[in-house]
Formats: sequence, C-alpha cells, structure tokens
Amino acid sequence: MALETTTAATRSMSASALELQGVSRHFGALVALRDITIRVEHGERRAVLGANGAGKTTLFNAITGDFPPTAGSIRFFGEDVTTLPAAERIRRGLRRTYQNSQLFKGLSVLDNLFLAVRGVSRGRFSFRRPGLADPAMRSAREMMDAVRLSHLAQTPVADLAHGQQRQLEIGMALAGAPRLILFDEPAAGLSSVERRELVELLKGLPEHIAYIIIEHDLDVALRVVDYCTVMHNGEMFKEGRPEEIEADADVQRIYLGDGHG
Ligand SMILES: Nc1ncnc2c1ncn2[C@@H]1O[C@H](COP(=O)(O)OP(=O)(O)OP(=O)(O)O)[C@@H](O)[C@H]1O
Repeated sequence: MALETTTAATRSMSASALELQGVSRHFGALVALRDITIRVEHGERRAVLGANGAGKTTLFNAITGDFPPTAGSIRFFGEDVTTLPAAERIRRGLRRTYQNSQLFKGLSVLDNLFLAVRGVSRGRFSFRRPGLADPAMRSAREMMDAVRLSHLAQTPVADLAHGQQRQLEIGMALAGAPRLILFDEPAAGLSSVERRELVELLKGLPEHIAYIIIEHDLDVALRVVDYCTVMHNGEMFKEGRPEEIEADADVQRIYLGDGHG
C-alpha cells in the first residue's frame, strides 16, 4: 500500500496535469469531437477557443466524465481516468463551472461555499449549523476571501449582482483541493467593469491550480492564459500563445466570421 501511494505520488509529479490522446465523441452520426490531443502542464492556464458548435463544451464534458469519449484516452496527473465516473475525478482534484448558474439562489454566499466544501469532502453530512471553528466553514471563508466576496457573506445569492454570482461560481470551484479547474464562459453576461475584475480574479488564483477556460470574449481569454487551443468543427484547428492566436488570420476567419478584416 505504501509503495502504491509512493508510485502514485511520483507519477502525479512527473506527468502532465491533463493529457488527452486521440479523444473523439460521437452523438449518433454527429462527430462532436474528432481526434483531440492536448497536454496541459501543472499550473498551466489554457484557453479553448472556437465558434459556436466547435465542440468546446463537449470537450469539457469528456474531461469531467459527464459524457465520456467514444474513443481515445484521458490522463489526469498521470492516471488514466477515461472511464472513471465524474465523482471520482472530482475526488482527484478536477473542478468545473457551468455556463448556467449552479448556485442555491435562496442561500447566502457563505452557505453556498460551505455546501461546496461539504460536497467534495468525505465526511458524513450533518444538518446542525457549523461553528466558526468548523474546518469546512474555515475553508468556505478562505474561498470567499479568494473571490473577494467576504463583505457579502450573509447576502442571499438571489440579491447578488450577476457579476458577483459569477465570482461566487469561481469560489465554489475552489472547494477541496482543486488541481485543475474548467471554467465554462465565466465572462458571459458581465459588464466591462465586471470583466476587468474577473481578469484580476483569475490571474490571482493560486499558481499551483491549472485551469482551462472556454471564453468567447477574447479580451478576457487572451489575458488570463499562457496558451490557447482553437477548435473548429470538433477538431483542433490551431495552438499557440495568446499573441500568436490573436494575430492569426485563419483564427480570425473561423472565430470572427469571414467578414472580419
Ligand atoms: N448531448 C448532445 N447530444 C447531441 N448533440 C450534441 C450534444 N452535445 C453537443 N452536441 C453537438 O455537438 C456539437 C458541439 O457542441 P458543443 O456544445 O460542444 O459546442 P461549443 O463549442 O461548446 O458551442 P458553444 O460555444 O455554442 O457553447 C454541436 O453540433 C452540438 O449540437
């Protein structure tokens, strides 16, 4: 057992955070993903870009296990997780936010975060209200600090501005010990001021946490990542650093439409 643990630890330190090899996903006759090979390193921040229907969300679903791939393999910190259920991937440090809010609108900011912590921890659930010293409550408060919502701890989510709700969703993804977070369009519906705050928040996340972000707003996406993968019609179209992708005429054509420049 000790040897197994050591081997797993060594494997996880030397391997990439995420490695997709030849991943495909069919829905009946439709090929939503075709032969995707991607490697994301520890602590790396990556954007997945592409027009509507390019396959970005399907890619996230394959990584999380919500819709496992029909071909190919997925390794998470060296471990083959291709057929593992979603909950097992969460247990290994994979987190995700969704395009549509997954928050409990009638509960406070702090209670939402507390439930997120409890949701990823293994202990038995209790309906008794936790005290300030409760470890899950302490973590919830730290997450609240990290996403700059401490001044709204007791505010019901329904009373938060849209941008604050999106901040809280990022906070929820910090529950437990995330090693890789998938952010699905975190800037959707945000004002320009809220977008600037989101950029700061994402850049300020702990360095050891890798993330992949799907984001249609290139002004946000290209400012918060080290590297980009552009998808088109379910396939990998191009990879490169933000400045390369921004200047790429082919990317502008498929991403912004033929009418662009
Ligand atoms: N559950 C499903 N059943 C059938 N087809 C699906 C399913 N999920 C996705 N698709 C199809 O797969 C293709 C890729 O969709 P996907 O949602 O991954 O694209 P996307 O790049 O995330 O688009 P958007 O930017 O609009 O969210 C689309 O043609 C879509 O209709």
